Amino acid sequence: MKNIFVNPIFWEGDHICIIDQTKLPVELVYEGCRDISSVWRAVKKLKVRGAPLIGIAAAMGFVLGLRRSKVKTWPGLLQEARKISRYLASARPTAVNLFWALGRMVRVVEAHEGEDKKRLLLFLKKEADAILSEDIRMCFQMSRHAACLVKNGDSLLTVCNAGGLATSGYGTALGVFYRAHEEGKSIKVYACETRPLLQGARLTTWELLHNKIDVTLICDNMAADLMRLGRIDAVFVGADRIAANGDFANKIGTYSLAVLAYYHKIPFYCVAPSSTLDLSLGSGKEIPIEQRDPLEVTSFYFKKPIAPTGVHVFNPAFDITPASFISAIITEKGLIRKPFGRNLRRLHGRLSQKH
Ligand SMILES: CSC[C@@H](O)[C@@H](O)C(=O)COP(=O)(O)O
Repeated sequence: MKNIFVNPIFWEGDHICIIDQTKLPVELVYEGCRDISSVWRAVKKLKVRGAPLIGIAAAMGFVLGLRRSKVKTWPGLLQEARKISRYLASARPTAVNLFWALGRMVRVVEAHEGEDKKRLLLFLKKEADAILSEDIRMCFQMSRHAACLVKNGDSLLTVCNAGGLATSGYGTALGVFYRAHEEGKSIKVYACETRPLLQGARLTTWELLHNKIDVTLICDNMAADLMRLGRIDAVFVGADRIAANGDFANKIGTYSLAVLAYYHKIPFYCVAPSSTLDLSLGSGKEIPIEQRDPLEVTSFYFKKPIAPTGVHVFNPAFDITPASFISAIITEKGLIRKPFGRNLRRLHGRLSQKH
């Protein structure tokens, strides 16, 4: 774990401590979440963000919510658990990790019929801790499976932030870069700034710089030219939800990178843990896409207005990359190639009933 340099979420006594990612890279500010509504707000406002981290935060928030509840006995606790789950699930619609983690928490309550509240809370805390530690393990496993895809001297492109800040501390796509670096490979990373909320410019470059990885920031519209110039060897991105046929949702702009990579014959990889799989959905068309505040587009990071008042705005937070553009999907179980439908089912089939 030598590359985990920052811990994006942890328990501090009876509350949750998070890094407020909206303040990075200007300030590294930790914020305490003492109740469920502060966890909901942190997820909604992207203080805590990235699919795996959203799931972890929801599981921890669930513990806070049930602990604070006045209900003391079963089956009231089960009803309360379902209410808490619905509330936290309403924060963001796309990353399936949120629903996956909340589903696990509710199942713990269901499995302990008649249990007293104190003991139930111990089981729930244990489940939330397990969700966190499983994510650490899965990120390491993914980085090992993807190691063969990165060569010494490669220039790699990524979008948004699929790093330690988006997970339990190591990352999915950025985990692959950390692993290559640990293996002594010399790599160069290009980070797309990722308009409108600039997760690439603010978070990915911050993380990579701290980990001494050679990183160059580009505006989103520069990726095509870099590819034309032959300066990108592979593209690695994370995911918010992967459907059964391999189509996946990720930060808006991912699809354009996939099309560009396909045109330029550059390998394009999606790195995500099984908590991001939603095998109940046949294709990417069924993935709900979050639409966000127009102000994110009409201003530069909520500060300077950059568009006339009243202009129509289209602001989806994610897009769908069709499976046909993907060279491989990497999960903790290994490298998955086409046909994704069959191969995802073979490796992860049991998951379809779990979400
Ligand atoms: C390992 S994180 C994978 C994805 O969640 C990430 O690429 C992404 O799109 C995050 O979007 P965000 O809106 O910042 O939560």
